[in-house]
Amino acid sequence: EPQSRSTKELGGVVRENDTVRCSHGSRCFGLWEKRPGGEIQPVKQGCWPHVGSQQECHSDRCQITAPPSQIQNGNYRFCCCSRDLCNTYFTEAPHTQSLQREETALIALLTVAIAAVVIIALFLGHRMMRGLADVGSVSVCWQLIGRGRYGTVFRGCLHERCVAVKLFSSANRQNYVNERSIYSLPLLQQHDNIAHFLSADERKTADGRPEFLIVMDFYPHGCLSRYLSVHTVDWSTCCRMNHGVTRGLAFLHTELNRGDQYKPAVAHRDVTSRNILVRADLSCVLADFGLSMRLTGSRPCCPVDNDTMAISEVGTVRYMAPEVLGGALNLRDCEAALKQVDVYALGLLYWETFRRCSELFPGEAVPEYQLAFQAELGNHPSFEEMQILVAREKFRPRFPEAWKENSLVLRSLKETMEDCWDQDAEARLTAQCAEERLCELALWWSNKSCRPTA
Ligand SMILES: Nc1ncnc2c1ncn2[C@@H]1O[C@H](COP(=O)(O)OP(=O)(O)OP(=O)(O)O)[C@@H](O)[C@H]1O
Repeated sequence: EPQSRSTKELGGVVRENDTVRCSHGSRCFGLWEKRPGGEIQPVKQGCWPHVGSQQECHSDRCQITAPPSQIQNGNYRFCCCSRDLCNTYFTEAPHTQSLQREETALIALLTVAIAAVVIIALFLGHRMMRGLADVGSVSVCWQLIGRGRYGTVFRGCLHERCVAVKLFSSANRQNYVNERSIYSLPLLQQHDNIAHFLSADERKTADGRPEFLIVMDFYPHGCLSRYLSVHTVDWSTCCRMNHGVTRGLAFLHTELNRGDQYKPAVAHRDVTSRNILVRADLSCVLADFGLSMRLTGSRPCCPVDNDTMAISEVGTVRYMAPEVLGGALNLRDCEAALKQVDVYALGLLYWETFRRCSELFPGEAVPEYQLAFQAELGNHPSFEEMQILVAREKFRPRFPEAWKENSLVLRSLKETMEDCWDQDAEARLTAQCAEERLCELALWWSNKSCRPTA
């Protein structure tokens, strides 16, 4: 073997005892074959000039470092080394193969784990982004427009359309869940006097806490109390505003079956002039369903003792009906009782609105806007104060002097309010009846011969 010219070219000088002296820069190598019977035979031994490529060949022993090539069925072993006659035998790292297998398994496992982490991260990222995507690019131009007890409302843009985004913190999650579930009831969004809901979503704040969003139409005049505090209204607008709210409430209170769609009767439970929103054309919608409750269907209100408080004592103290303040809500007929509570607040809402009606104060200045009971109890009445005034003393907002006149329209208007806020809950109008009354009042004005104060 070593005598061949090519061997010399491999970088060695052949000696008489058939060994080869490898010239400077080359090393010894050996190649063995494993026969089918398991016996190992040398195939070739000599000088290896390719030092510095894959094989470094610096070791004293001819150790097989690379795994046997699978191309030759793993039958060949190659090694190189740098001491005299070191390639006579070879040594094989005992665990090369099993290590190799373990490494492969570990790498595969790591790859799967990393892939899983990436997929989960992408999924969560997608969900978070969907919050903003459904809510679209609402984040672009947020502007704070109001704060309530349960959420903060911003104005944003969604596909170049102005929207309102109500943001709930995790502490108010239940309020968000409730509001979303009411807005999602069948048929609700088809009604002209219910605020138009666009979408709802959850996302994480920068510090990882969850927060919840409800996106709805933006109502340029904001809530009714804000509008009335800066504007007076004429009779027909006033009737239209109140008629719209009443129509919305009557619809909410009604159980409906249309085709395969079922809408349960729902009590609003927080009817206030801050929860009515005003459109650009001054028509009104009912909003803020965070405290609302289904009264019929598969999950109607059905109080057990522990729930009694939760069912009765909710809402805004100023607008609480006497039976709520006095703890005497009739829970035996929960459906009727909660509707009556809504109608009581509706009466107060009429009083606040018609007090700003210019035609009801002919020849005199329209009084400043006031919330119900503001004159008596100021801006932040307590539960106890309201209890004494409304439940015990049976006090109701006073009608202005200008309404003393006994015109048919004024009488009917005052009667409507009184019939809504009657101390006896069962004697109150239903929202449907109140809607009819408002309709009649509006018609009187369209019949020009009959002015409200005439
Ligand atoms: N869709 C909307 N368009 C325009 N303004 C809105 C909209 N929704 C709410 N607002 C404004 O944001 C304010 C805060 O609303 P939010 O519903 O959070 O609380 P609130 O109704 O005022 O009080 P609470 O939640 O205690 O009843 C409202 O008073 C209203 O002026």
